[in-house]
Parts: sequence; C-alpha cells; structure tokens
Amino acid sequence: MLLKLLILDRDGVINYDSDAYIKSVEEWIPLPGSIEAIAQLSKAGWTVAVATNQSGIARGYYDLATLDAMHARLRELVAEQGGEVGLIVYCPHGPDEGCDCRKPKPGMLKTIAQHYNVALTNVWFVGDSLGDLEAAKAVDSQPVLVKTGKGEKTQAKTLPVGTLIFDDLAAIAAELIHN
Ligand SMILES: O=P(O)(O)OC[C@@H](O)[C@H]1O[C@@H](OP(=O)(O)O)[C@@H](O)[C@@H](O)[C@@H]1O
Ligand SMILES: [Mg+2]
Ligand SMILES: [Zn+2]
Repeated sequence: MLLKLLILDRDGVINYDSDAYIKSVEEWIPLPGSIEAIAQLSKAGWTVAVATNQSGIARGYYDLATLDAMHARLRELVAEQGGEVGLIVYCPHGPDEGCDCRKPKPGMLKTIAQHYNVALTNVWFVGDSLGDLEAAKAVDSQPVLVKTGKGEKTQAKTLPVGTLIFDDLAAIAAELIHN
C-alpha cells in the first residue's frame, strides 16, 4: 500500500514566522487551524513529516534543546487532537556552511523519503518560501505554496512551473482528505 506522505515546511506553514527567527517555545505559536489540519490528515491516514531550515542554531539565537522543545510542543498539540506528527528533519547550519540539507537543497526531503522508503515523485511539499518550492522541484516533488508566513511575498516571485497555491494548511488538508 502506497504511503500517503505529506511534507511540510515549519515556520510560516505550521506556526507563525518572524524575521527575528522563532527563538523559544513561547515564540512558537501555531497558525490558526494548522494543528487541527495536521491531526485531521494524520487521522485520515496521512504521514505528515517536516523539513525545516533552522539557521538560528548556527547563528546562536537558540540551542538544540530549545528546538527540540518546540517540536515536542508540536507533537503534544497534535496528539491532543488524536493525530501524530511523523519525522521532523531540520538543517541547523548557516547559509555559508555549504551543507547538503539547507533548502533550497533537497537533502532533508531525501532524508524523509529514505526514512519511509518511498519515492519523492509528486509527493506534496508545502512551504511559504521560494527555497521550499525549489527544493521540491529539485527532487520531482510537488511544490505547494501557502499564503501564510512569507507566502504572499513569495507568490509575487517567479515560482517553479506547476506550483500549487493554497491559502493555508487547513485548505490543503481539506483538499487532500476530501479528494
Ligand atoms: O521556514 P522554515 O524552513 O521552517 O524556517 C525558516 C527559519 O529558519 C528562518 O529562516 C530565516 O532564513 P535564513 O535561514 O536566515 O536564510 C529567516 O527567513 C527567518 O525569518 C526564519 O524564521
Ligand atoms: Mg517557512
Ligand atoms: Zn544543513
């Protein structure tokens, strides 16, 4: 049976983003409907994974324990709604470190696909930044833009051919669950 895998960017898709980075659990605030959307997708048989750039680690704005606490909070909130969050992969590196995992490179998407032993072709990757969409395109996944976070600014840029656009994660969940 083919795994129903959905991969999400974090900041600006699941939680509010900030140009000052999300530096603490207190600053990590879910966007309206995002927790419910993830729980509903999970309960409908979807595996929801996360691929997130976290250069704030390299920049010294917060540490790995804080990042883990944010992700524990995400898992706790989704579990309260009867769902679960799958693998969360993050890139802790800075833009100049030349790593393979920082989006727009697709390293994190490949890690997730290998973890679940599935192909990435046409798997939806939902993001609010152009780098998210480019990472998806690089591995023949389906780039999906949400208008939350930096999404409306991103929408004004030249997007990869075939990018799908939705208002928010709740709209994506409705689309995937009811079609
Ligand atoms: O959207 P995801 O990938 O989950 O996470 C984005 C964050 O890591 C931060 O990424 C930074 O970009 P730089 O890493 O400084 O280029 C900035 O855009 C911040 O506003 C943002 O909070
Ligand atoms: Mg983002
Ligand atoms: Zn990296």
